[in-house]
Amino acid sequence: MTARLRDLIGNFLVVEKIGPAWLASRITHEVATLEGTEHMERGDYLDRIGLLRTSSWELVAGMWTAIRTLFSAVQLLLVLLLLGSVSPWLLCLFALAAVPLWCDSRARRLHHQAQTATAEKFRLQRRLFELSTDVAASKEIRISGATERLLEHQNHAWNVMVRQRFRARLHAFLWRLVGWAAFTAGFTATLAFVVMHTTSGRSVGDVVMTVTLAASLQQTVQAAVSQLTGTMSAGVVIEPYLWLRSYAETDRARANGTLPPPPALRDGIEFKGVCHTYPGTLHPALQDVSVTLPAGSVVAVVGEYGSGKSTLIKLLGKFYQPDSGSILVDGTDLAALHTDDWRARTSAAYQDFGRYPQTTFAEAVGLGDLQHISNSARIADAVRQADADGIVDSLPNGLDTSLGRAFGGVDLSEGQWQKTALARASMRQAPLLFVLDEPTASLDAPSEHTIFERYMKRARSLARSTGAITVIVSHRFSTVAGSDLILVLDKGTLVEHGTHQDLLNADGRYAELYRIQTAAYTLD
Ligand SMILES: Nc1ncnc2c1ncn2[C@@H]1O[C@H](COP(=O)(O)OP(=O)(O)OP(=O)(O)O)[C@@H](O)[C@H]1O
Repeated sequence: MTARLRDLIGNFLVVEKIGPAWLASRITHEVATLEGTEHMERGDYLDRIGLLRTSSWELVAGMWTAIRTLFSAVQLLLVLLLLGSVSPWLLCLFALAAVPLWCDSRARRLHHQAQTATAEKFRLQRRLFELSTDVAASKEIRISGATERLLEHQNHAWNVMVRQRFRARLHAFLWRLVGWAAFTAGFTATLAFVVMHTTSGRSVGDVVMTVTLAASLQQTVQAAVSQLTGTMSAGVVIEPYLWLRSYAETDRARANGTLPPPPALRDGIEFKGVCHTYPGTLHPALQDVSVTLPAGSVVAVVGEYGSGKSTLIKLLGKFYQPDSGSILVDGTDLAALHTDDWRARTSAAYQDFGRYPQTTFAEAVGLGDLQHISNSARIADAVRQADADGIVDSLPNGLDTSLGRAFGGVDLSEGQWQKTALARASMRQAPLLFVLDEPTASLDAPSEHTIFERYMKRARSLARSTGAITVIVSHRFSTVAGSDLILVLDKGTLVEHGTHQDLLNADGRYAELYRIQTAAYTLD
């Protein structure tokens, strides 16, 4: 009864309820609060985090088994004391436990190697599964008839993973079998030898006690070894967990500055020979970029796909550090500024904006400035800025409408989600940096026009109050023509910069791209 109660409490409370919930929140905390985003974009890091997430319960189970191992150790000690009192030779039986332990360590290593080697395949098949069940992607998949092909990919990834893991499990099983067989054979032989040599002349009672205790020893050793190996299995998960913790610590120690950002920008933000290459890639995403974004200006960043526009934005948000060169904010290195404080003075609408489920429309906007998440006047103002009043009017409960159909709320169209993200980015009233990364990619032409006019006005008003710099990333040259400064990126290099007129006069890359776009629109 005690054992059952222990298992009930242990398994339910420790292994299922408290443990994983605690661990999952620790993992989420570490993953989501790091300054950088490298760990969310690198395959080998994602493998570790994936392994950790899927097997986090093993870590907790390992802790629970560790407690049981402790009990078994006490039990073992008692049996050994009793056996030692009959004959010290009988203590040799205990040494045999080393054999299955050693074999088990080999088995675990095989298991761990297979888990790590197949982590990418596991991630791939899960991603393909998510893709097939995602409503946005599934339309395209159905039209193109790619379901079967995706399934094939998914099955292939799954089969490769399962085969490799099964092979490792089989080898691990054989190692364990050999270990226990050797233990049992050695145990029986030693016991027979010891009983024959140490009990001659003793009473039948002594012999019975020795055999009974030895059998009990075998059971206790077996339980202790199994529990010990169970505890050690948690090491498979402990490794990525410890990696995550040490990665988080290094990241925090490296990246977090201490200085507060200035109350208002006086000179601006200067890029000084900034280079950045993503880890694991050969070509720099940004190369020797040197330019000053004057305080109070509207800066447009243009360039073809993959030219480095988003990378420049990521560096401004401190999601990555430049490999060399520096970014100076009114003469102070951005790296030296306290990251949270700097971000608190930044507003941004990214092209890959978030869609927060189970929030009301008001909350989805208010999240842009947590201190004012319940401030309806401010939310209404942000909604107006983003030209999203029409969306609110069309929702059944206005600002209080729950969003996300998958969670019982109302779903929005792509453009409506984008306007929500824009409204969120308009919540902060005194940013030093205002980033609009492809802010109108999902919007129709009239909305785009209205929004740009409003954001230009907002940029000018922010410029007057805090000297804020508004950075707009866009593929549409017509929308950036009114900017004070246009940066033209090509394969990570800043090839030109100046005003629209300067760049047209220079008749370089910008003028060429501008002419191509204008001709395309004229044709339309
Ligand atoms: N997380 C990453 N890991 C490795 N390489 C990356 C990563 N993000 C971007 N890159 C590479 O860096 C280069 C610049 O990418 P970036 O996203 O900055 O370009 P972009 O101009 O913003 O492109 P787009 O217009 O398509 O958004 C590209 O070659 C891209 O493949």
